Amino acid sequence: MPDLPPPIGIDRPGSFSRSVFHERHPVLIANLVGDFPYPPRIAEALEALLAESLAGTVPPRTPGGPEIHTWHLEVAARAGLPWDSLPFLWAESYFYRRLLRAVEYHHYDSPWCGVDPFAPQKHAQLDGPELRADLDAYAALKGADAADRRRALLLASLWGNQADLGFRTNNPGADTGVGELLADDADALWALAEAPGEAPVIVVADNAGREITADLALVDHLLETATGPVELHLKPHPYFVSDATGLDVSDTLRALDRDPHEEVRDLARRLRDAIRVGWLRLRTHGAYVHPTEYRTAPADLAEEFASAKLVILKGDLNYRRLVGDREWDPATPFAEAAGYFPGPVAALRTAKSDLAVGVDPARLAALDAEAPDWRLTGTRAFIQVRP
Ligand SMILES: O=P(O)(O)OC[C@H]1O[C@](O)(CO)[C@@H](O)[C@@H]1O
Repeated sequence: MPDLPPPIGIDRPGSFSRSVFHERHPVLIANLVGDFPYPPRIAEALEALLAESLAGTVPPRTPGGPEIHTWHLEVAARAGLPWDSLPFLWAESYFYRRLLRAVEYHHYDSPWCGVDPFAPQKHAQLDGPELRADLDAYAALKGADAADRRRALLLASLWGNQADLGFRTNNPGADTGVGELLADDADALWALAEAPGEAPVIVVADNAGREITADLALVDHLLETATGPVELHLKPHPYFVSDATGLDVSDTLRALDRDPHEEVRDLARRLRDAIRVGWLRLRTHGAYVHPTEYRTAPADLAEEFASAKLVILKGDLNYRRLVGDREWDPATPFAEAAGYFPGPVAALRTAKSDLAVGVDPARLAALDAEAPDWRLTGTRAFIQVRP
């Protein structure tokens, strides 16, 4: 493996990654305890997890749940370390594993088994005015010029990533307008996605709510134009607040069914039909909730990536996994940072963490001067492709 920059940590005072633990997570835990009438044992477990993650060490016991062997190894390698010394990506992923443990998500003998702790927040977005406006805009695309429509669907999926609920936990007023595109490899993306051949296009989803709705509209377009099937890869269980699971897709399709616009109801019908005939495949893999980068993806998932026509990775967390959640020089070409990926790959990401690669050096200097927090606000986005 080539020399890689060091992982982004959570130890630096004033850093964004540290603020996720020290500012965002306390709000997140308070929201959970407010959203559900959890009994004392669950509320206490959540508070204890929060306290441990702010000032404690990693206990030796592996938190139960699926993929236990992977987690045995991961935890054994970090047991006894202060949370502060952990890499950001590992620490966040472990935090959500522990959170699911605290709310007894995988306990078959608990009435809280299978209760998505983030469902109230996800459902609020499905019923919210912003999604309403998104669907009005979708319906208004009817009759648009084909190239304009395709561009609009791609941008909606890209900027839909701004709407992630973790990002909004302590940033509820985040600007939801469209911002600046710092890289635009859209032509390369379409050339790969629409190339002849029966290999699938894989879309690795990110968040439920507005983002998965826009992703489903993009998937519908791919189903229309691609010459092979489309796979939508989802999380196997709740994760990072709003990450989309199979249940979220089903909830979203139901929400689309209720829409006043015929175009939107037709979208839901086409997607269901495509799932039924196997043209659209919903898929998941345990690796999507591992605390690791795609560089070390399990062989079976790497093979799936390798045999796809194109893998489209949505969102900031997938981006962190793709290029590595590391202290990259932002001028590093995307093709270099993602060069190891087993097949053609595209990232659609709004910037919501310190990581950046593939930024034009001249623009970078200006950005750092005019908007020093540009990496964190979700107002700058990337469409980056490595063929
Ligand atoms: O939903 P996305 O785009 O993957 O982003 C998740 C974001 O939430 C955070 O994990 C913070 O909670 C960021 O680090 C990350 O960028």
